[in-house]
Amino acid sequence: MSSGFDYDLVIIGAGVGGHGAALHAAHYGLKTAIIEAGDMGGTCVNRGCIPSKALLAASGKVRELRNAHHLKSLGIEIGGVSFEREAIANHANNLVSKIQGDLTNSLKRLGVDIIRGWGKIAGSQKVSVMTDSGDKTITAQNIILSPGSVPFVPPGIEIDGKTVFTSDQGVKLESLPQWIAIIGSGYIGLEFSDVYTALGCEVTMIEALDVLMPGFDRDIAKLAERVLITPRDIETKVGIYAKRVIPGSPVVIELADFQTKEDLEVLEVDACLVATGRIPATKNLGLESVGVELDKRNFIPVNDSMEVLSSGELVPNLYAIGDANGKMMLAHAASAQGIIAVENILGKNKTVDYRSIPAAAFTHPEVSYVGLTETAAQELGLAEGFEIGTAKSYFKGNSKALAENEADGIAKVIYRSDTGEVLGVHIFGAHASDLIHEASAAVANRQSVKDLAYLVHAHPTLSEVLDEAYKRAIAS
Ligand SMILES: Cc1cc2nc3c(=O)[nH]c(=O)nc-3n(C[C@H](O)[C@H](O)[C@H](O)COP(=O)(O)OP(=O)(O)OC[C@H]3O[C@@H](n4cnc5c(N)ncnc54)[C@H](O)[C@@H]3O)c2cc1C
Ligand SMILES: NC(=O)c1ccc[n+]([C@@H]2O[C@H](COP(=O)([O-])OP(=O)(O)OC[C@H]3O[C@@H](n4cnc5c(N)ncnc54)[C@H](O)[C@@H]3O)[C@@H](O)[C@H]2O)c1
Repeated sequence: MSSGFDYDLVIIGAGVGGHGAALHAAHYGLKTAIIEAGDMGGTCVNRGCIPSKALLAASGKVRELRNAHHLKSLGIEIGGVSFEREAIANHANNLVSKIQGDLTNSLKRLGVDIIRGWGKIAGSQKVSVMTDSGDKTITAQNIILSPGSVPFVPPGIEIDGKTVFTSDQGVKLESLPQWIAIIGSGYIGLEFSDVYTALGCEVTMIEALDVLMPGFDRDIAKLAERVLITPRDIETKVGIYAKRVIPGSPVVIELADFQTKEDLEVLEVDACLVATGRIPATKNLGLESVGVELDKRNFIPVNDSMEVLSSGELVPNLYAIGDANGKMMLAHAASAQGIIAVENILGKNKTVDYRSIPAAAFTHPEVSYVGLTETAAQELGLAEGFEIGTAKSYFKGNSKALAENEADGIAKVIYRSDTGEVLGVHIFGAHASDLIHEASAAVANRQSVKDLAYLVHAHPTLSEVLDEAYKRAIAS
């Protein structure tokens, strides 16, 4: 594509964002290099999506097979179910190695140069890399930054990696503490509480805000709490934060009221998982050499074309994708942003449609959503002058869910009352992470419940839950 540069494109960070961008660029014939200082595949492959889903898969089976009541209702009786912690941990570790290898090979196959070392911007269209064999500078027509994120550890919490740890260590499942405190009831807190309770640990979940799962739609969070938290060995402390956490045996946790900051009680537990969000890994990237300042939360400012901004102005030939720009901290969002960045490099004007990107928590059962929550849709309606409608349908009215005896679940559709356009869909129930994609396509195409209600779904399938919700929307 370009001449006079070492590469058409240099990407800093080989997580899923950088990988997605590199594959797309190589496919279009761009001479591409990717720089990685740590593990190929970044957070998702090594410390995130992949190992956590392997743990959820194995522990989910244990939960299912130990649920004698559920099995009996299907006419099945089995003897005792046992598992080996180490073997489950190995399943996760082996999957990480396999996917890391596949990802690296996919880059090599397409001719992407992999450079190991710390990459930094060294001025316009220039990158320096600190490698084991010394520093080198390379030039590139375009640069994409994809340095990702790291766990956020609130002040007062000390991590030793053994008794007090983040998901970075948690995914290794090096122990199964009898009693574990989990700080945070977001994605990581929920998924790990699912793993730990399935494997017989007692959990105390501590959430600073005044509700559990504050990021989820309220109707969904309420039902999820009734199924995922209340009947399990989980004690909850809401509106409370961990002021101090001291590792050791026992782990000492000083709790305080989040509003008043008044000291409440001291817990002594066997271990503590800190799942209080993630922060961008944007230090020491050389951004000052091109006049870029991070925003207040240390994210790299970008527009919807993934172009980096400096005081609101475009910085030529520089893009930032993935967790580091803070738009949507999800693996598939990172790679989608990588593809959009490359499309713009290729001169096609494209932007990311965040509203149609789905998300899921892989608990048993799962939670998923796409688009706006009811509260956000109401706010948009007020600002733009339209009313919103909501329609709900329940897994307990779905034949397939009843056949499986998996009837805990709900689908909720939020739409514009005037046009019927779908603004958001939220699902809690079996296979919610797969069911959401039909809704995601509807949001992407700005479809109306007035049309969606006439699509024919196979019977009996769980996807009829959405069919029913769309039909209820036009009936109301
Ligand atoms: C426990 C857990 C479970 C998760 N589960 C899911 C899930 O199920 N689904 C989902 O969608 N998302 C999930 N996520 C989120 C997902 O992992 C992230 O959104 C995703 O990894 C972001 O990708 P990225 O490419 O932006 O950054 P990262 O994956 O963090 O990759 C960035 C890479 O850049 C490298 N790097 C940084 N700076 C430099 C530099 N200067 N030079 C060279 N290399 C550098 C880092 O070493 C790293 O390898 C999970 C996260 C966690 C922690
Ligand atoms: N299935 C998935 O897609 C998946 C799974 C895991 C992680 N992730 C990604 O990783 C990111 C990080 O996950 P996470 O669960 O750590 O963050 P999160 O933002 O989802 O949840 C963090 C929770 O911790 C609470 N909190 C923060 N500080 C606290 C304190 N001092 N005391 C008590 N509670 C406190 C917050 O109120 C919030 O509810 C997510 O935003 C998500 O993007 C995605």
